[in-house]
Amino acid sequence: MEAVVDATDLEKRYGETTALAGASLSVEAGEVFALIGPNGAGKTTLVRALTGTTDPDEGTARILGEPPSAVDRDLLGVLPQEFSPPARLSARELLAYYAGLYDDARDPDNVLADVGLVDTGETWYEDLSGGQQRRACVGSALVNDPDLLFLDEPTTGIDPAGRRTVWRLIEDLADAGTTVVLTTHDMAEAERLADRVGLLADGRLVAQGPPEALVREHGGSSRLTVETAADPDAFADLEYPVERPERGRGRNPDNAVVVRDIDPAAIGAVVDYLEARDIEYTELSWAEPDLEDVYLSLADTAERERTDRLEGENEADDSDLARAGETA
Ligand SMILES: Nc1ncnc2c1ncn2[C@@H]1O[C@H](COP(=O)(O)OP(=O)(O)OP(=O)(O)O)[C@@H](O)[C@H]1O
Repeated sequence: MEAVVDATDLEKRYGETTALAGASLSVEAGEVFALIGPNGAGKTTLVRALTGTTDPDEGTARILGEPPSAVDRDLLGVLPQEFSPPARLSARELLAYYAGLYDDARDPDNVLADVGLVDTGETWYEDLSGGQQRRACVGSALVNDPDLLFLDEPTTGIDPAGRRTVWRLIEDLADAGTTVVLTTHDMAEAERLADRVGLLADGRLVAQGPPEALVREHGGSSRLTVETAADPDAFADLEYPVERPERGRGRNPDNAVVVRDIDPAAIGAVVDYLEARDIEYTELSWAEPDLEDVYLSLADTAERERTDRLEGENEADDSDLARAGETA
């Protein structure tokens, strides 16, 4: 069966900026696929190329078996990252307005309930809070009960309870067979919702897979973080690998020593070790690796590779200039 979303080697440049540098992905019917990646990685550009709102310079994209611009809009729901609906419509009128654009739409009141806006249904869009506005926008992408739904940062600005409302909504849609492609900076959101996650860095999908597989492959080992000013050498006799993370890297506090590969049952032995040697510490916390570790590790690697590549290009330019100078 043909994939619902199928993109091969998409490239997109804006002047000197390369937004997509050969992105390929395939999403099956009923899957929830989450795109994660740093600011400027190309997530929105990829969504735009897949929904037909921008044309790639190279590569091909097909959704629901058609080129994006040829797809029946009744089958497609799109929530762009930036979306400014008419401000002087109430939330209910707004959903009714968008529902009116389709031959066969859902009852706007049901959509209003789905996104948790029944109590504010009569409030003008411009008077809704930022999070309520975002919920109304999510609702507007659902009015046609789409087969394929693109959500570009659906929960940005929505409070934790509202975020869970939107998550449950996406889960229900996926259970009913809707294919969902979303972008997010919220790793808990990606981990909870996505069947597969794609990490985009520098215009390329550098890793794709189910969250648990990505965590196994790239998440590293469990860690016990000891908040202490002590030198890692003070931990030399401990039977586990110990490191002091570079400041500002990863998710560790500034003054911390991290004990790797340690089972929670062994934490007591570490406490005994610290106390026996009078090593002062303020806090101990143990964590298994999760998607945030995958993100930090892969995005960091991609950023280093990008810096190396740019330095390589600059050196090549400099030597070209030097050669040109010699022959002039
Ligand atoms: N219309 C445009 N004109 C010029 N440059 C653009 C345009 N759209 C995107 N870009 C550039 O392309 C790159 C990728 O942008 P994009 O919005 O796709 O990133 P993103 O991963 O969605 O980022 P964010 O997480 O911040 O939303 C960025 O460097 C951006 O400045």
